[in-house]
Amino acid sequence: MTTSIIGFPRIGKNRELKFATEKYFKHDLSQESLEKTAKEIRIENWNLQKQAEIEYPVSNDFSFYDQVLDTSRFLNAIPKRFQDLNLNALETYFAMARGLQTEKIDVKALPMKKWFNTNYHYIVPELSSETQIKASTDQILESILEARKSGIETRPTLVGPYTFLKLATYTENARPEDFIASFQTAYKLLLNELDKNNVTWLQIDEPALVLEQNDADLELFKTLYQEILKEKKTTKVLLQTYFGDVRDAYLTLLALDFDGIGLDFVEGRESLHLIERYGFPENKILFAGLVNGKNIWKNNYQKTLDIISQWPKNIHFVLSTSCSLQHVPVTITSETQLSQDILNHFAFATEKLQELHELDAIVFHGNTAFLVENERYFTGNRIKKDDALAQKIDHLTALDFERQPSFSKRLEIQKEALKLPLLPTTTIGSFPQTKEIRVARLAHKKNELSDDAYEQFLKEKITQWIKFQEEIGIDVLVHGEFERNDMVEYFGQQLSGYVFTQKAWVQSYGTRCVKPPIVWGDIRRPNPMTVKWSKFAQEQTQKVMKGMLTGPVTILNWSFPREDISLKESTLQLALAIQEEVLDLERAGIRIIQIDEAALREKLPLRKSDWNKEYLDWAIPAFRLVHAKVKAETQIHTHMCYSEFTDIIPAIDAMDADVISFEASRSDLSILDSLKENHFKTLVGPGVYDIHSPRIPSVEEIETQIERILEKVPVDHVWINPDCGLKTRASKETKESLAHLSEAAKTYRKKYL
Ligand SMILES: CN1c2c(nc(N)[nH]c2=O)NC[C@@H]1CNc1ccc(C(=O)N[C@@H](CCC(=O)N[C@@H](CCC(=O)N[C@@H](CCC(=O)O)C(=O)O)C(=O)O)C(=O)O)cc1
Ligand SMILES: N[C@@H](CCS)C(=O)O
Ligand SMILES: [Zn+2]
Repeated sequence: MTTSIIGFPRIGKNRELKFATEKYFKHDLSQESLEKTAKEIRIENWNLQKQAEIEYPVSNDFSFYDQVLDTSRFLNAIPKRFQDLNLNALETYFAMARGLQTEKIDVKALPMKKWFNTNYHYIVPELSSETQIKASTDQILESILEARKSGIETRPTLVGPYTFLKLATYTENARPEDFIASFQTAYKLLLNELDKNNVTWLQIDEPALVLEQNDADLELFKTLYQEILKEKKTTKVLLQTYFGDVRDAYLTLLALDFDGIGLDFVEGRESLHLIERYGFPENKILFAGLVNGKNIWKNNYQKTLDIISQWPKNIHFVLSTSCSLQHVPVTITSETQLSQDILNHFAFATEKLQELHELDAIVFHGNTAFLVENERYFTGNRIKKDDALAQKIDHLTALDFERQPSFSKRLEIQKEALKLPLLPTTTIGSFPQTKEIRVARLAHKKNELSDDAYEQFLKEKITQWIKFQEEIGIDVLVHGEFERNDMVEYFGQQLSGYVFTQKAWVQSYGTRCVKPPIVWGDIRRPNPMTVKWSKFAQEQTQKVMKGMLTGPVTILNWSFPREDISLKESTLQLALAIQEEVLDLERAGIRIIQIDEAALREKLPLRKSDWNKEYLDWAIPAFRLVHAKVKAETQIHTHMCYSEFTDIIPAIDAMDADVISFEASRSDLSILDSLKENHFKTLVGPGVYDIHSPRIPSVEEIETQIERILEKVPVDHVWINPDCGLKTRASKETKESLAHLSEAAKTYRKKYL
């Protein structure tokens, strides 16, 4: 074996899985047909890997929703309230992912969180004293046998026990230690079954090892694996890590009886150093993550060879990707609108298989032709540098990052200017992106709907939803973001320096995908991007209309960034572009402007010691730069979702926004204590219901959430809003939910009069 990957996108080349699953959710497709689509995708993926001469394509990397949820199912870590529904296995699985509300059933989804430093979201496992861990190996074995029927021998993968225990939430006094023995038994049983089925390799993913590890963490890891590995007979075990280096755990890993260890040489800055310093045992195989699994730029073969050349000579290694390829689109061959000159610089998942094949030829067979060909893309100037922009950034001073007057003075001025009631209600920006809207946008894109007709259509939607917000008494209105395909791609398409794709979809969570735009060069804003729509919307109402922008950190984090300049540099370019937009909105009469930084935490280094110098020290100022020049009476909102925020609360306060809305309801408002402890100054809307589930919250349920918020946050600091935008929801459930939200806020408001 000389080449390998960690996982392949499972959405299908044309998002076949998304469309089939969503039809199944609507009862328009049978479970059998859904499974047929899934099987076709798996076979296609294995064939692609086989064509690239990967000896062991990966199996069990396919998932109907999420790989962590699959591991919960493997371990039978299914909370009792879901087991009690007495649904079939797939229905139970989807109930855990999405919640379920019928005439007789009403159960909330499990929380969803960001998967390490990616824009992928996993379903948080829940372990309680009632959880009966018991391995269910059927799904893993079935996929191995399915591949065998096509003549393909695969390497199954699953999330490891250590990462699972680290990501889980614990209820009813359960603790990680309570599950050590049962997890050992489960993974041993799996090893045993694989052995009986003559499987050569098992890949166990332990990305949690790239986080900071203390002695107790390492002890837990060791205890788990010393026992599991006792079950090893002929099936070999690859311990796979990614998203960073394992500097704290390296020696522990070497001392255990793994046959292969997967290290990340792209994001793992210390990986090379670890190997140089401590060596790598001759009796193990190094699965070397050299091809970037997260970005779409071609691999620079010479740089890869330079890394390899620094390893001790006796290392037995396999060329691999830095992480699963689920984080990049399937193939560049679907791109019909980008010039070949541009596409030549990219490698999506399928092309990365080819890169591994070529690297194999260079490294193991001395084929230099591929090396020469590859060098062409890394010599000369790919783009013309914007010197004026570079100078503008160089000349920024501390004053450019400091809004005046101070927060407390602004608060008073804004109270007077906006005259909002206590516990003001608002939403996060988007309203349902219905089939009707998507079809109209597609027709416009294909020139089947004229500019005028499309604009008229969008204006009608905006007007209808303004009327609805007024009817139910929302205080600060939004226009609904109907003109946007996505909160990042929309901006990428209007900024110079970006290129964008047609079909380069990447899974974000469940059936939802994103098409990250690509930063190709220096970024400028040629024209206003949102002003026309916000101005139109404000003209339709006497109430305050909130302008809606995406912030620079989030735009960059949800784009494929350049690798030839720093993230900081691209973010500052974006910050200047968004600053121009903010000031144009203000000039157009928009009095509240929300600048979403949903992804602020995403690129926070996974190791806490790197947080400030490598990220927060420039990410927070970049946000401040965007709004520093607005008038005191203009209220700046921001919004964040799907991350763990409790540990960066002071940094969030330092963004110096006037109001922030958080995703907090699905994670049970756990953020509130941290707000209180840190004397959080920014006004806050912690999100009173979860928008990622189709269930409609009752008025009483929302009142309970408000009650809980008011126990921890002063009433005049609280905003009432859903926890994220409503684009993924249907219109009917959105309207009912918002009516309940408004009613609950009014009830509470009265209590304080
Ligand atoms: C807030 N979130 C976002 C994240 N990242 C982003 N880049 N954007 C986000 O909003 N990360 C964290 C969270 C959670 N994530 C998501 C991610 C994605 C969605 C979502 O609803 N995605 C849509 C696709 C959105 C889009 O780009 N739509 C386009 C294209 C629509 C389309 O598929 N058209 C079809 C034809 C029409 C049809 O038949 O329906 C086609 O082109 O073939 C658009 O609207 O124009 C998804 O469907 O997955 C939500 C939350
Ligand atoms: N304004 C965006 C934020 C999502 S994180 C929306 O409402 O969809
Ligand atoms: Zn959000």
